[in-house]
Amino acid sequence: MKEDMANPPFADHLEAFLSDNYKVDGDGQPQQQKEGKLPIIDIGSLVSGGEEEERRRCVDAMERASREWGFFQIKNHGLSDDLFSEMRREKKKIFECSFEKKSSGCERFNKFYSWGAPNATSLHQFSWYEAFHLPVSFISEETETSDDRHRDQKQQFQSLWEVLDRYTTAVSKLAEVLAGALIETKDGSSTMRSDKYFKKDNCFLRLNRYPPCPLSSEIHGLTSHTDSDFLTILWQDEVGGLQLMKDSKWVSVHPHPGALIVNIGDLFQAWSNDVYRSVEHRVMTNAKLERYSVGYFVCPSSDSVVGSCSRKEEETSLYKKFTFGEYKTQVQKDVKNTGNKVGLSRFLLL
Ligand SMILES: O=C(O)CCC(=O)C(=O)O
Ligand SMILES: [Fe+2]
Repeated sequence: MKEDMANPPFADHLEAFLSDNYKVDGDGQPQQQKEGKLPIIDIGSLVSGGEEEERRRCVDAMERASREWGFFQIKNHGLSDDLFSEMRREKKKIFECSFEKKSSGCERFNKFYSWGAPNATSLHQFSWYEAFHLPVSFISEETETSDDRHRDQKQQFQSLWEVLDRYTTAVSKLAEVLAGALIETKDGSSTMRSDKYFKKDNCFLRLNRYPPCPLSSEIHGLTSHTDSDFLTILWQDEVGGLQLMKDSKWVSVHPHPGALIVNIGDLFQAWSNDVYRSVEHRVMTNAKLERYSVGYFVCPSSDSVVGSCSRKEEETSLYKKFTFGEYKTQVQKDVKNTGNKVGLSRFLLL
């Protein structure tokens, strides 16, 4: 497959903005870079039942990073290098299909495919990426069922679905351990543990590809956003480009072989009453190299109520109670009407 047939028609959509000499710096975002070191936490003791003291140290480090950064990296998480290599190899297969096939020629997965922002009205709303945003339940279905109607498409990507199924199974267990530990530190009674929060079938796996972008380094791979989920676990390749906001400056998250990135989503921030932070992050483009990443988004079911955790009497909740479904609807409405996500501030108690 020739690459130009696989890539979405980014340049056609950008032409209008670029010829107007549109300046990204004009969007009011802080542009200054900061050198910072995102904590890398060894979670070996947490995943393989280590000494209590070790475990405590690890949870404290995660808790601190969630407050100060909203992000951290983890090593010794138990996912094997082989699994990462297989996922890396297999997911290329789906991106290598023609743009036509990805966007309209394959009924079974076209609805999960997105690229750039075909409706963007300015350069800073545009993202130079393509992605498959797959419900984990869809991946299990593709692996397990023998639905004859989609046999050809299924067979073509059979090994991809199998690897993704193994990946989501492993990462969902990890998510449960991480979220469970972070909840425990805030809430001794762990009200959410047995809840629907960590059900694998409510979660999503997002395969991201950022083609090389030779046009301008001012074009983003993914524009600045916070994640609308509870917790995200991200694998990134060695190319780099992810940046997060810390103390009003952008900090690059340098790739660390074998490490995974964890970030707090909007729902966890609300649940923790703003103790943990869901922070803005974005992806920069690379003129020469393509980049891949895979995000696992921990989401509750749509009817799950998000409220602040059980707190001491004297503390007041910052947020109204809302369901995840209400949150998603509000986000979609704001993006449609204003081009931007307003997010959690919509649900603040005044
Ligand atoms: O590709 C990355 O490094 C980040 C992706 C991301 O933030 C997302 O998919 O929400
Ligand atoms: Fe994100």
